[in-house]
Amino acid sequence: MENRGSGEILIKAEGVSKKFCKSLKRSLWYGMKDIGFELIGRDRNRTLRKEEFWAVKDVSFELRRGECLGLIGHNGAGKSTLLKILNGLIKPDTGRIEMRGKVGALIELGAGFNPILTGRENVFINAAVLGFDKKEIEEKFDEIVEFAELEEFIDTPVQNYSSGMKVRLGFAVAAQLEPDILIIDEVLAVGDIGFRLKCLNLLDRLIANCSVIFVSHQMPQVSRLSNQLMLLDHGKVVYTGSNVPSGIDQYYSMMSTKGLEFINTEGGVELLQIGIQNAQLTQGTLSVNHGDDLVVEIRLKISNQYANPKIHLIVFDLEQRPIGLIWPKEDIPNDKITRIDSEFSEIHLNLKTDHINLSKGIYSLTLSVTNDGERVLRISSVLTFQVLSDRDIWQPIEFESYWS
Ligand SMILES: Nc1ncnc2c1ncn2[C@@H]1O[C@H](COP(=O)(O)OP(=O)(O)OP(=O)(O)O)[C@@H](O)[C@H]1O
Repeated sequence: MENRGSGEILIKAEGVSKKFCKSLKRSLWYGMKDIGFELIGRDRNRTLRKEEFWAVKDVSFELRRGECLGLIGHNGAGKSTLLKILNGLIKPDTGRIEMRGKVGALIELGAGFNPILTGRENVFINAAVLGFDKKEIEEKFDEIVEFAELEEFIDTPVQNYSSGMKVRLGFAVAAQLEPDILIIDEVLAVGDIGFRLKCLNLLDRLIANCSVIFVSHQMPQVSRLSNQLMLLDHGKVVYTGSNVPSGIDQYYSMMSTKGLEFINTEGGVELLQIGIQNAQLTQGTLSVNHGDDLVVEIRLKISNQYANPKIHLIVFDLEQRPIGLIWPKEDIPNDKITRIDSEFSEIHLNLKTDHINLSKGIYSLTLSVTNDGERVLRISSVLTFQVLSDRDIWQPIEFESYWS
């Protein structure tokens, strides 16, 4: 067993499972049967019936005070369902959950607010639901409003708030009351950058004294906040433990097989070949070492009417964020263009980038060809490659740096 410090255990989940049904009609019928079974003292049906599937299957974990569990996985993996079970919004079909202390949760954005009541009224109601008494709420009220930066709007009905304003208020209530357990679902993705930074700083402070479960698709945020990680795949736990980088690695390699491909061409240009000249194959993926040169070989058939072609590559990270551009300043050398016939020529060249300083991870390249500034070909995710490095860094670029 790994040593995980002496913080008391605040959350204990054992063999938690939840199934859903794909058909609404059947699910209503099964629901009625389950209630009937419960009324006569029989267990719920624990096997899958027609059109049912496990949204969460056999999840067990413990979380101590001072620990933050990052919960990750693809869309539909079961993360939100698990959070709802932990928060008591959904009853599991099997398993047991023990939670100790006050629980703050921000799961469905703004779902906890009554739209016709003002922000002020909602703060009092929400905090009371979380288990705080009137005096505790009054003491914290100003801090909550200040954190949410909603001083001017606190007496406005919540139905007139923007979605960002609802998130601010929800997060402020859930976090400022310093609960023992804090459950948050992707909330940081909604706020603006200023609010996100504020939340991250607050979470840094809170984690020392509570247990946090945090769902996110943003791996830099997960690696910054979490000291425990759980990776779900179709409801099942694929990784759980304190080696956060290793869990994130597994998540990335699961995602790398689900590449996107989108081709947009105006005609007149055809990609004949593309590859990374200096890559090796690692478990079926093209790999280069961090700091190596990247040499991309490109062969195109292009109409002679495009007299001034330019080629560039855009580098995307696994979450499809554009993070870099490979775009040589010089024109394509004439000796790389061979005339095939009166209509077409072939361009065959290597595009070399010195010492790529991308950090460890999976990246993809989008090819773009323009003529006189107008795009004539774009192929998304034309190549996917992996950068190998010993250093676990999630920021996409590692600048070369030295003591001087
Ligand atoms: N009330 C429901 N009835 C039927 N199916 C449901 C219900 N809620 C969720 N599901 C299904 O359960 C599975 C898990 O959904 P869940 O929302 O937990 O995924 P998630 O990991 O949070 O995904 P995302 O990253 O997209 O938020 C999905 O297939 C979803 O369609």
